[in-house]
Amino acid sequence: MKDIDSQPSWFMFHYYREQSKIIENFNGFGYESYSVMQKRPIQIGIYYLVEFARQEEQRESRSSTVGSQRCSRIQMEGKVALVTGGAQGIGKAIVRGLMEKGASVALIDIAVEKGEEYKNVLDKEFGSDKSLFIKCDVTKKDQLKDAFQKTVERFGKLHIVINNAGINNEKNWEKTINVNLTGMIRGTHLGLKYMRTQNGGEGGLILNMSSLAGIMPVAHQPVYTASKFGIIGFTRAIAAASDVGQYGVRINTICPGFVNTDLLQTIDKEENMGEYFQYRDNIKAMMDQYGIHEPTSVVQGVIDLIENENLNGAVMKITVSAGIHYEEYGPQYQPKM
Ligand SMILES: NC(=O)c1ccc[n+]([C@@H]2O[C@H](COP(=O)([O-])OP(=O)(O)OC[C@H]3O[C@@H](n4cnc5c(N)ncnc54)[C@H](O)[C@@H]3O)[C@@H](O)[C@H]2O)c1
Ligand SMILES: CCCCC[C@H](O)/C=C/C=C\C=C\C=C\[C@@H](O)[C@@H](O)CCCC(=O)O
Repeated sequence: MKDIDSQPSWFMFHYYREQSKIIENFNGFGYESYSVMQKRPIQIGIYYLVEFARQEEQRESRSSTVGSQRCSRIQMEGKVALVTGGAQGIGKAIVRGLMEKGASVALIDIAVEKGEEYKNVLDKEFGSDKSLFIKCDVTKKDQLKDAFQKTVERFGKLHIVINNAGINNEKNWEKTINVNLTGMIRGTHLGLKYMRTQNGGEGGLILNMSSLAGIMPVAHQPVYTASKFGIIGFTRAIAAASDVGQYGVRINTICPGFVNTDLLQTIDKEENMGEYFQYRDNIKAMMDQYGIHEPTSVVQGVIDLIENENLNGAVMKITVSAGIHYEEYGPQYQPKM
């Protein structure tokens, strides 16, 4: 490696952090690293102090806004939401969670029977004027455009969009990209069309459903992984654009770990997994290792992001081990304006 003095600071921090791990477990291995550390104890201290202070500052600023009295929390009563893939699974749980908070909800889905059944249940619990089911395939731009238009015609405004619809299909991988990524991008653009204050909208929140597979590549779901990484990149970028452009719309991603829905069943289907079907036990082993949530565990994260106006662009993670927390990005990885 060329002289590390000429490396950028972020590199040197991570280099020394890795070196220090070798020192901590020093057992005669890594002698050359030990000698490096001996030569540069001051630089190590400086980088650790700078980075630790920065991360502490980030944690404090986020914790001081999430859940505390000081952060401004919007009320959901009277708000209007649209949820894609709302007929089952995580989307179905989100629909109920929003309605229990007083929002009116349009649930859009290709699963007509499930959607209509769920609408009947919601009517009995919340009244027939509080929800709307629209048959819609998010990969068909005219259907998606029509669903947003019908929602605004029915409820007058739009404040919350949850781009949740998603599939797992490594065999028909173009379909996975069309549903998970292209459908989400269209849903975000349509949400901004109706919600941007410059367009006469009342602002609000767009929430795009990624996954921990959008942070940790999953070997046996490369296209699913690509779609979920794309959701995070797109959302962080357009959230920054919303800031700069003063759209009045916050845009976030949620990255759950494994959640107990029909999606998990696709692991056992060759028509979904294709060449990766042979590795299905590897994914099952991950589920055993990391645990599986119920869909309701995602709802609190959604509500936190809706009610807290200080988190535009944040990437929320929801895991069995750590619950709700946020992905940390170093200064060099902040959106470039
Ligand atoms: N289940 C998990 O382990 C998990 C973990 C992290 C993220 N996610 C993500 O959560 C989201 C919801 O997944 P889920 O687990 O609830 O799956 P699910 O299969 O139970 O529900 C997905 C819903 O989306 C609908 N849908 C699929 N294609 C559609 C299309 N073209 N147009 C409209 N609706 C469509 C389905 O009909 C279904 O109602 C997905 O984006 C998924 O990637 C799931
Ligand atoms: C058949 C498709 C199912 C896909 C479901 C889902 O979208 C994919 C999840 C992929 C990986 C999940 C990993 C979960 C890890 C966490 O539980 C966590 O413990 C790892 C540490 C991450 C962190 O907290 O930063």
